[in-house]
Amino acid sequence: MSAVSTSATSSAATSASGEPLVSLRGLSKTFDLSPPLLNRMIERKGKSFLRAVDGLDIDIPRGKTFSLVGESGCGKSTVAKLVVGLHAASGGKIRFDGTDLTGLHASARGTYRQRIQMIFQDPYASLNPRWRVRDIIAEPLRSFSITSGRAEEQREVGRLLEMVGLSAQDGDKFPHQFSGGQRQRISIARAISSKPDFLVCDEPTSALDVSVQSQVLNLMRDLQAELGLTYLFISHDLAVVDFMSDYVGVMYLGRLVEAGPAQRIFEAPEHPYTRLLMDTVPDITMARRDRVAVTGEVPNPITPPPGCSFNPRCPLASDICRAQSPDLVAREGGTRVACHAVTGADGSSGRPGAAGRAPMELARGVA
Ligand SMILES: Nc1ncnc2c1ncn2[C@@H]1O[C@H](COP(=O)(O)OP(=O)(O)OP(=O)(O)O)[C@@H](O)[C@H]1O
Repeated sequence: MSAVSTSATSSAATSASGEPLVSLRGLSKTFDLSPPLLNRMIERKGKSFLRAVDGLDIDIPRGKTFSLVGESGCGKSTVAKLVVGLHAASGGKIRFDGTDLTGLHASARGTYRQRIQMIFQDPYASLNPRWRVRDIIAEPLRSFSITSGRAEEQREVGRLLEMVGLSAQDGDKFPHQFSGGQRQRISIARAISSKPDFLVCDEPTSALDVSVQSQVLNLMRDLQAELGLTYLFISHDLAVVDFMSDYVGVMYLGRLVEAGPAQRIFEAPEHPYTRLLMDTVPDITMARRDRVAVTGEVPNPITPPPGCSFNPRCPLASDICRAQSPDLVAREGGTRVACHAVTGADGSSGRPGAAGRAPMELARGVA
């Protein structure tokens, strides 16, 4: 397990107390996929487990956006659900504003439920179709006793609708009377109604048309600046991540392979997987580099390969990569990278620091 902190993020922006708002340490989630005991006895099979998240270390400074990227199934949504308490962690800690949430009894989590809110991918599924928009937004106001009395509640709902670019009168309507982008605005109004500090945004724009995506992303950035919000942003769309992020963590099969300041990662990615991912995006600062498509399949997470999980697809893989899982190692520019070839643990002299480096030649026939 790689337990080296990706504290590229922690030095940059912290509160007056010097602490990042959110710190994940060794966060892990294993799903037990075993069939019932009787079936296992009949089929003479053992238990089977899927390690969806494996020892994740992340710091998210206040008022900043940390994005998790990676291919489908790498564990991004599981991290989101762990952070908001929809999954219980199998190991590790989630510290929020100095408190370890994993050690808290459910009854003591109330305050944190108010301070940590989630925006889901699908605005169609996340809004109750039978409720008027005003009741959808008022519900957190009531449950967290944020407003007192009906008149104040209605004023607050109107104010929130206007903040997200809708009108107070839209509160009378039902969700089906709105477009996808407008529904996501309603989801955002509901999410900020409890006056949270931290929003976990799981693919918030991927169900929207491209033209609408940028409007919603701009709204999220404006609200972040206005309300001082901190975001954990989950996306597989690198162009969106490039637009939104202060920090990026690249995940592969439940682990971080590279993390650090977004600008650095987009301009000079070091891990072969990050570089392959970047090559799939036409317009991100990578135009000058040779392009190599991400090919090959992500291995079955129930039976991951020994050593580095990326080794079967990696053009730089050597013996050590097939035997030993790499730890995250600090690199120039505040990033951390888990790759034997980059850090030189494979017996090579390692790759030079990203700055001023010539484009890395990657084998074109990535298996
Ligand atoms: N409740 C669950 N029970 C069993 N396995 C699960 C569960 N939730 C997720 N998984 C598995 O955990 C792994 C990580 O899934 P997760 O949804 O977190 O990935 P992701 O990166 O968010 O992918 P996507 O972008 O497709 O949502 C996958 O192999 C998935 O099948």
